Amino acid sequence: MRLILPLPGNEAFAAQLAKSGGFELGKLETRHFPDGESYVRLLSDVAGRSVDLVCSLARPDPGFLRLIFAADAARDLGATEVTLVAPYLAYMRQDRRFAPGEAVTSRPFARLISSSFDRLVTVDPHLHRYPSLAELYAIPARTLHAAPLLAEWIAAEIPHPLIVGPDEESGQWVEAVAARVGAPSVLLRKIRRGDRKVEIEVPDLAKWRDRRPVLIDDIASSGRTLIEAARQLRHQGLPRPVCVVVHGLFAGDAFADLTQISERIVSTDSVLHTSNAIKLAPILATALQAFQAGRPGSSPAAGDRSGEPGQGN
Ligand SMILES: O=P(O)(O)OC[C@H]1O[C@@H](O)[C@H](O)[C@@H]1O
Repeated sequence: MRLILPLPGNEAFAAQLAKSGGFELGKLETRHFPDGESYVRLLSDVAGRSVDLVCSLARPDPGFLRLIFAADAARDLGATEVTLVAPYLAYMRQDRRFAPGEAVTSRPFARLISSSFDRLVTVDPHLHRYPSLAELYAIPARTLHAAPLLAEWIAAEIPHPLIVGPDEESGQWVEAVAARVGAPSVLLRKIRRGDRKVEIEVPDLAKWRDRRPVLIDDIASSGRTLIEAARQLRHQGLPRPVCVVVHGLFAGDAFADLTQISERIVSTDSVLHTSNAIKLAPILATALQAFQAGRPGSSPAAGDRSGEPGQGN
């Protein structure tokens, strides 16, 4: 039976994952020494086991070393395979050098993960200039997609929706969701001027004024993309939008500011947040069960896609 080991902050998600998949839930201990260095101890026996370390990688820097140490300890103590289950995968947006001298952080981050784990499983990584995780990661990387779950939630909760993408790159989710919900869709156009500054152009939406706009995006970070899109929809006389995101990072005042202009905001539980309404554990459990049964899937075949917006978008 697989052993699920949560890194701090991922305990509830890991418990759901273990329950969904019928896996054993283990424990590890971490703390800091007085000098600030990390201490990691595996409290479950990993020898001869397939071990899944569960760690959402939102705001990864403070906890990253203990994750690498935990993976190393699992291998050292005889685990047959060590998988990283990261519902949110970090450092995907700095995928090119936008200004001279910048570190293209997606690459060294992928190298570090690849050297510590045997496999990676994640949900909707921000693939923009990389066509698939196989371009970046040297280990088998399985990508799962949340669009069917977003569609299920919208179909159950929002009558008469208009599915809206805030930029062209969100088109993949928008099309997949609109087709499943059986609703019309529209894509707006975004120009990013800075980390917290975006402009959104909107076509004439007068004919959709009787529908509830549902804004869909992969990531909400500063929230500016969704806030600006919502503002433009309101200018056009549409009702307050519902915002549905895969990864709700909601930096600083993003959530409070977006709340001012939205009817409702929901996210998947890839990043722990009060907006979590869509559970990912069942699809991740199915992916882990497939590994166990020797049907691992591969990252390109699992549907990795290009065309999503980058950090610069
Ligand atoms: O506008 P914020 O919330 O900062 O950033 C999120 C946006 O930036 C893009 O990379 C994402 O795909 C999303 O559209």
